[in-house]
Amino acid sequence: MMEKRNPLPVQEAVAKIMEQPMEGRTEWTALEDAGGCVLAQDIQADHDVPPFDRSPYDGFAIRARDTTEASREHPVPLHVIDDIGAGTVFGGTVDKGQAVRIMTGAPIPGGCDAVVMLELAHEYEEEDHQYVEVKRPFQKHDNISFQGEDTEQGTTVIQRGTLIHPGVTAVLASFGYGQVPTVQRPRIGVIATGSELLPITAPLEPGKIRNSNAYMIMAQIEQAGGEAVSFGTVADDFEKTFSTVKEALRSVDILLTTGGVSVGDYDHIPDILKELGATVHFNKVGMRPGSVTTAATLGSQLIYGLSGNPSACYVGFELFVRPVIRKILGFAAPHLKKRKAVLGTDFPKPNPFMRFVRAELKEENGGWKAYPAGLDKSSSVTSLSDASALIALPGGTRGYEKGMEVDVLLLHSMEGSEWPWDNIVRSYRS
Ligand SMILES: Nc1nc2c(c(=O)[nH]1)N[C@H]1C(S)=C(S)[C@@H](COP(=O)(O)OP(=O)(O)OC[C@H]3O[C@@H](n4cnc5c(N)ncnc54)[C@H](O)[C@@H]3O)O[C@H]1N2
Ligand code: MOO
Ligand SMILES: [Mg+2]
Repeated sequence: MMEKRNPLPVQEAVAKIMEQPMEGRTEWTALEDAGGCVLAQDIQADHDVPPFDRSPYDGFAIRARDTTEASREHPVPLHVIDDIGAGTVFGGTVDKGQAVRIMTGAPIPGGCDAVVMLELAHEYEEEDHQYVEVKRPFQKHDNISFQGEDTEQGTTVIQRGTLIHPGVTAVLASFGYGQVPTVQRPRIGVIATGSELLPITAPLEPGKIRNSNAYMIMAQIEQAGGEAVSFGTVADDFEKTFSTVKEALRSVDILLTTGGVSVGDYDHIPDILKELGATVHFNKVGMRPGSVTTAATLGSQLIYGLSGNPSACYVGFELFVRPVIRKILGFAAPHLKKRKAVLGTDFPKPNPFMRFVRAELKEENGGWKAYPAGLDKSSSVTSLSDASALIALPGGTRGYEKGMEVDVLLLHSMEGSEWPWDNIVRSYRS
């Protein structure tokens, strides 16, 4: 007698998997290799930025009070006693009636409190001495870039969980991080099961298809920020699949299988989970596609049985695996980014389960329109290449009409949602 599976509502299934304890490990990565990694610790400023008062212009460092009487008719001459570029410190003190020629980035000399831009200064030489004439009064602090004006010592400048993009790299470099504390990418094993699967470069044979899922999932893992590890393809054979699963579990944080998870004669994943002694959290979800998605834990490891049907496998990954990877990496918004859109065409098929329709999202007349992409079957593969979003259509007895407001989940945005599952719009009264 076939075991009856009880479907869990999607949000409960997602919540269940997100409850599992999981934490990223910290590793140190050379700054030049850290782009795209996630910061594992807060970064505090251990010095002011800039670390000293400096000139924002090429010009002359002066004492503002020497220019109180300056005017176009009565310019004030100042004796230029030195010239410094960025990287050079003027060692002395500037006295009454003196100035230092200074370039952008050089420290303000002792005694000076303002800078006159080169364009506003008239320079001349007299008896081997350099002078500059100032034709208007300057205020104390005019044209000074102050120590700490960018960031003060002790400020938390970047928070853990931040993606290291080039701007973050600049800040890390400013604070001397040659090696950066990053979250180690979780290692995620992939096993494709199926006696029908051919290597992707092999010519087609009767009854066989190419193993597209393994490549798809590995790309999804990489896109989410995990490290994909392939354990190849296994035929629909219990012993072979069991030993490949055991082997993979020796070195991964999370294991994904695709195929063999439903109720068919050659679907061995449910028995393998039993044999392993894994705790199965769900083996049916109230959704289409991906209703067969199965999730289990074995100690601290997570094992997912993803569907063999490509679109079901894809959706199962995005809803249940992606947020786990993003959580391990430390992102506060690990789920797919949710946005409101308007349905571009009718979707008349009613369904008791929540449906995730692969869709093209287009910006039209200042709003977002979602157009279902290609064949809407869980076995479809080509619709995946056009899809930039999933339209989330709650289950019910009626279909949906063009023009209705719907929620969509963005597939390629790195922004994310904290929890997209509340208040998914139904768009009709059932
Ligand atoms: N009697 C029932 N039959 C099925 C049920 C059910 O509830 N009762 N569920 C259906 C649903 S829903 C889905 S989804 C599929 C899930 O199937 P499995 O996860 O067991 O996957 P397989 O049986 O191995 O294969 C299904 C389908 O996918 C193709 N496939 C498999 N692996 C790959 C791959 N790596 N790359 C590309 N395509 C792959 C495979 O050839 C099959 O066509 O079960 C329904 N049946
Ligand atoms: O898991 Mo199946 O995708 O619901 O078609
Ligand atoms: Mg099957």
